[in-house]
Amino acid sequence: MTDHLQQLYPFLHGGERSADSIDAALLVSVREKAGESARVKTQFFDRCGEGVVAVARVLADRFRRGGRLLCMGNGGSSCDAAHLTVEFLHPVTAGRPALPAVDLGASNATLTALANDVGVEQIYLRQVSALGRAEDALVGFSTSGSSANLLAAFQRGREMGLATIALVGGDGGAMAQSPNIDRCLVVPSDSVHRIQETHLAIYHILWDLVHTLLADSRGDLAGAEAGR
Ligand SMILES: O=C(CO)[C@@H](O)[C@H](O)[C@H](O)[C@H](O)COP(=O)(O)O
Repeated sequence: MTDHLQQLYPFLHGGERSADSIDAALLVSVREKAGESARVKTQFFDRCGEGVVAVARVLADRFRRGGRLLCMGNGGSSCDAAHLTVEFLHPVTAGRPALPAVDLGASNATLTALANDVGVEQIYLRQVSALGRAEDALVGFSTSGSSANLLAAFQRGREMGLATIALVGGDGGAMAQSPNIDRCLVVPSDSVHRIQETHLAIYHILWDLVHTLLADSRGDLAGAEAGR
């Protein structure tokens, strides 16, 4: 086994390497990773639950104003953007209305044309410019918090009056410091996978909170955009 593989899979190095012993080691790894996934989520929601409520209020307020949700991300995070979009467009819970959401990563033709002609930094900025309306909310997912194409789109969205929300990881990267982002939820982990798993839990919960707020007969959304 090469040094590189030994580093990646230490439990396969040395000692007995029967199929059973490898499975036993893999099982330990399964439990360690599942435990870490649960710990990261618990830590995030303990520290940042109020931030999730605040984001839900912003989104509910934007929907009430007739706004839409525009979603974006790169790689695995583009799948999260697509998933969040479908949650709102096609609610799985009976009695909950569909709400308008747009996945800015959905069109291969649009993305490849923009990347090819003007550069990958502009694939979301250009779409926000063309599609965005002041009453909309722009949500971006980034594990590093520093993807240039999202930062550029947030800046444009902010200039146009959209509410801007980032779900990020690690130390929050540039997005945690950006004046163009109204709300930044930072998952405290350096693992791309653990961050994405927590993002999924966050937006499932956000979806639920938004519908709860919209169903609130009092319509009490006072302070919906506190912090702006
Ligand atoms: O994490 C995965 C797959 O899970 C990758 O595809 C990852 O999303 C890509 O490397 C992205 O380009 C990373 O961008 P970001 O999350 O730092 O904004």
